[in-house]
Amino acid sequence: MVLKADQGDSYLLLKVLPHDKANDWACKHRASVNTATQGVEIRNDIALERATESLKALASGESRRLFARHSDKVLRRLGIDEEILPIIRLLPDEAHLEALHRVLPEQQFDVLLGLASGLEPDEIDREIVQAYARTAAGDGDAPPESGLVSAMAHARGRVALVSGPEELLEILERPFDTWRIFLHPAQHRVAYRDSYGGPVRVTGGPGTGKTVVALHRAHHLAHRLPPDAPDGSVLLTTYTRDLAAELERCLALLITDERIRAKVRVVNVDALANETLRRARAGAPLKLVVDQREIISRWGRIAHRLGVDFTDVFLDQEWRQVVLAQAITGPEQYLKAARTGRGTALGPLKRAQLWRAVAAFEEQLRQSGEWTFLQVCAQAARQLESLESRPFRHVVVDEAQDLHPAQWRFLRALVAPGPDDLFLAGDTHQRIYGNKVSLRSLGIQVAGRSSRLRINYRTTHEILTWSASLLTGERPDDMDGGEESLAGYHSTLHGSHPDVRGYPARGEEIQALVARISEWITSGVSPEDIGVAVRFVQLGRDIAQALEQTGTQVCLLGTGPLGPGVRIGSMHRMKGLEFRCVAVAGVNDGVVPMRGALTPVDSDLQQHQEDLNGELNLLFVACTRAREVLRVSWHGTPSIFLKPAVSGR
Ligand SMILES: Nc1ncnc2c1ncn2[C@@H]1O[C@H](COP(=O)(O)OP(=O)(O)OP(=O)(O)O)[C@@H](O)[C@H]1O
Repeated sequence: MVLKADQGDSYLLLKVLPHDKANDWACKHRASVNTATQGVEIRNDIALERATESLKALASGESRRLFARHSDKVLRRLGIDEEILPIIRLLPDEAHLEALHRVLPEQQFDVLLGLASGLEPDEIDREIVQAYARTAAGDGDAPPESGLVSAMAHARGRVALVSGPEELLEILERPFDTWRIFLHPAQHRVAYRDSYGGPVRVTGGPGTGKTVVALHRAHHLAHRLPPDAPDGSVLLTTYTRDLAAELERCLALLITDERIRAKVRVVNVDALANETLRRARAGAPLKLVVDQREIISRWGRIAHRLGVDFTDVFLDQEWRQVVLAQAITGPEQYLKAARTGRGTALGPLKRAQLWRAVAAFEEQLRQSGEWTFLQVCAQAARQLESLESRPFRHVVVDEAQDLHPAQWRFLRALVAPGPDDLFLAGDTHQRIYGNKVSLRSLGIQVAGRSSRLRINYRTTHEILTWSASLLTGERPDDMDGGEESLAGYHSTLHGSHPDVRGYPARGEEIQALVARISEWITSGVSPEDIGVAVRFVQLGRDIAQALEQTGTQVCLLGTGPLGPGVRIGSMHRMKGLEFRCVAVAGVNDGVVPMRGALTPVDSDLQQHQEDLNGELNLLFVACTRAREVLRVSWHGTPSIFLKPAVSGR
């Protein structure tokens, strides 16, 4: 479907449909210009008329009105036009508004949904109306001209402007993935703002497009580099190697100009820190201790040898969360250190005892020439701080919520403080490694440069509402002294409710899951579009074996390059990924939360609570990977986290 302006020679690609359906669509739809944003809107007059009739019938027996507290004046200012106003005045609740999703003009629907989700008109104006208006005005500073021709010329997002048949063909031939990196105006505003005065933070619930925005920001920063800037001047980084590989793949889809693409280096934080330190040591490889079980058993041996009164896990946590987090290097510094977030108070004697264990642990590593990842980051940061110049001009970070202060110090040291130095995307509802930070204490000031994305593009309303209902605990921090919230977070997609069910025994759960997966495949879902998340890798292996026995190909995440087949992995491995169908299996009592991952209550109550939050976030992350279908199962007794969801069924 192509829209032709009433004057001039502009055409706008609206929709691609088979011939007869396209004719039918064209008869029912009409284009107009939004009064507040000057953007193109498409409306279906016949459907609007029908909706009005049924709403009138409903309204006569219903006294509730969804938008009663907002005056016509306010609604008009936000772009609700004279045809839509009387219709939405009849709406009793959000469910009825959502039912009009496909009928109302898109920009007006976004505004109304924002109001219904509890956002204030000024917030809507700033976050939705202005974002659409900027898009309609184009990238220049000129005020928007009104009229359909101008609106079409600047249309972006779900519509694309083409100047001729070749361009149209090129768009249609792009792979589906390319469409996954298109931006909503609210995202565009954040990603393509010409310049920021300093570090920027973008937050938002799962699936709100933070990764997409980070990719576009990297593109923008690379594009505006001076011509003499060396390749790799922009760093795009994240927590793990797998996620970095995914960013690299998407970046290649987004930036097709090889010269600009070469300006962006994509690598995960730990690998870059390792490389930095190695370079400083003339290339000598670092001997790394990566196995957490090995680290814990070393603490246990030290505690035993020195006769100190702390558990191995407590010592390790204290070392990571107090000593390494604050870059403490001596006993005097440790004696005075704030231990925010640690539940057990430690007097001077206890601290002296604990420091003896820390000193012995660090000495042992030194003597054997070994490093942990966090030590590598800390040392790499010190190394960079001693240099005059910094290796990058801009640093863009995805999954920022999981980074440890030592990693933040390293990132801070990679780029000189100044405009557009750091761009951070993350969501503390998805924090799964227990690394809490205060950005400002690390010299990263994001105040006044933060924005929150609220529309979920991945998951259906049903999956999102169910998953969010699991988060019953306190609100997480926002990494900057405040609290994070999911207010206004919503999805306009609809689908089936999550399938949540228990089985008497493990074998039966696996059998039923295998049957369900083969139904998904038979119905046309490709195996690579199916993800199975488990808390214990062994359950994943058993599910893989059962699937293979029925002839279904599987691919275990984290075991090398991705091959074909159903993706099976730990909940940790699910981070940042998405699938059409997701099964979260083995959500049993004692497994989710995993008993061994919880600090005992009598050892440290606060830490126990933090560990519980981390486990809950993990389940939330796994569930919110689903685009269309979510299935959650357990055997025996369900996880305590499922209690509200199971009893509410
Ligand atoms: N404006 C948009 N229009 C359509 N789809 C979009 C838009 N923005 C993002 N998406 C799609 O939504 C999905 C989620 O995006 P993305 O992975 O960037 O979200 P996220 O906020 O980083 O998620 P998470 O925190 O859960 O990893 C992707 O499939 C992405 O392509």
